[in-house]
Amino acid sequence: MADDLLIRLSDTIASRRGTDPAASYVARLMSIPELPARKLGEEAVETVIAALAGSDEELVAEAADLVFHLCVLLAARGLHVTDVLEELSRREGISGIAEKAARTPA
Ligand SMILES: N=c1c2ncn([C@@H]3O[C@H](COP(=O)(O)OP(=O)(O)OP(=O)(O)O)[C@@H](O)[C@H]3O)c2ncn1[C@@H]1O[C@H](COP(=O)(O)O)[C@@H](O)[C@H]1O
Repeated sequence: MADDLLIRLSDTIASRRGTDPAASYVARLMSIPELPARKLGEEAVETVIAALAGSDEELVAEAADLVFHLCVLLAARGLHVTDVLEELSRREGISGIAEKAARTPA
């Protein structure tokens, strides 16, 4: 299942914390405090470019990079993708339009 894969990936990422940056790309990203956020920003831009001008294959590849780097950013803060999944679960079934209307004064 896709959810299981994301959880496994996030577990692997968390396990890389404090390990040898020469042996792990994730450890290298987490060894420099601002790097996960910088990389996520780069991947977001590359995803937008692929969405506007790339093939479906390029968009899927960039989106995968984006999700991976988001998981790394969360792990660098001691968070896990399950924290995000729980928040999405809390929102399940609540329309964005209804939610916005509820917090916007008429
Ligand atoms: N899913 C991924 C994954 N997706 C993308 N990437 C890497 O993310 C990088 C993407 O960066 P760019 O597109 O900017 O390419 P780049 O020019 O090579 O990167 P930079 O030199 O600019 O940093 C590439 O090096 C990819 O290999 C990933 N690296 C690791 N994983 C997973 O993370 C696990 C742990 O990885 P390690 O910590 O390296 O063992 C792996 O087993 C995989 O499951």
